[in-house]
Amino acid sequence: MTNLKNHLLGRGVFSSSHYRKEDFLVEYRGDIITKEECERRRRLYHNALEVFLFQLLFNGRLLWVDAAREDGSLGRLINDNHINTNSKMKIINVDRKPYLCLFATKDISPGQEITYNYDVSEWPWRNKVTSDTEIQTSTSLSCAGQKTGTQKVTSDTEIQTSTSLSCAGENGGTQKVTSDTEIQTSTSLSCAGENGGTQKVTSDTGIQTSTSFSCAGDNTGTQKINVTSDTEIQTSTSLSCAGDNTGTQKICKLYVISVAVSSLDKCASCSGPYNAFKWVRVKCKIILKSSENYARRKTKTMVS
Ligand SMILES: C[S@@+](CC[C@H](N)C(=O)[O-])C[C@H]1O[C@@H](n2cnc3c(N)ncnc32)[C@H](O)[C@@H]1O
Repeated sequence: MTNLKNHLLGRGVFSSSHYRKEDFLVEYRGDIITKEECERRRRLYHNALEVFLFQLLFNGRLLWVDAAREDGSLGRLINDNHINTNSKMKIINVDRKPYLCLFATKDISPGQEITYNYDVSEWPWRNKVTSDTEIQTSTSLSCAGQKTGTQKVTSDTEIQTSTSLSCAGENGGTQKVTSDTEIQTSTSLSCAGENGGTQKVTSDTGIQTSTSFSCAGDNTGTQKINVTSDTEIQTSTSLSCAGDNTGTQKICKLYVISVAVSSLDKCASCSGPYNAFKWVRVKCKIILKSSENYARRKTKTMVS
């Protein structure tokens, strides 16, 4: 087996001979540590090293194999593949100690990359682009004589936003943004003189809602709603009511794009590692907007 470099995945391990299904391939070598020690190391480690902490359940006990140290072994360099993999990690009990060993799940030819399924579905590289059916935003608005609009933004991924606007003679509006994921924002808008209004609301659940709204003389209204939550979704919607006060309906297909960014820098004062950031962006064909930034930690787990 050899270790080669790939510009997307970093290093990887490639077979240099034939392996048959169920052959032993390589050991995932590292220190066997307890939860307390794992937590201590996590605090010390740079985020990029967390992936090397392999969690396993052995004889009813949670343990970790820490392969963060560059020790020249190949097991720690094998990349994840959750779709089409050719090997599987198993816990082998030798003298009542666990050993993580990789076995071929199919015949492997020379030159093929060895991969296995890391098992947790949220590794950042797995969801760089998710399907366009994940979020659907449906918007309807009708501005009748008195310029009243109602808007509903509904997504199939846990966020429901219901907004009602009314632009009466004095161009005042009321807006409610309600979600079923702990987000409740109640705001009111008023568009005086030039019929323009801008609003920013920060809720005590760490969510920021920024709304800008303008009602021009010709009854054209533009509304933008950015809902930033720790549930990865940002919604940006624009509505327009033409001169004849007719409502416009738009169905936006949004694409969730997330990228994990881990800094190689250390803190200047304590030399400790920084948290990795995960950037989440929502993009739609009609509107491009929004970004969210949060850190997330995951480990891979095996059960013996
Ligand atoms: C256990 S290491 C594997 C060896 C790693 N490629 C290296 O160069 O050290 C896991 C890291 O490899 C990368 N990786 C593994 N599988 C990947 C995949 N399918 N796509 C992109 N990156 C992957 C990620 O950066 C991950 O944090």
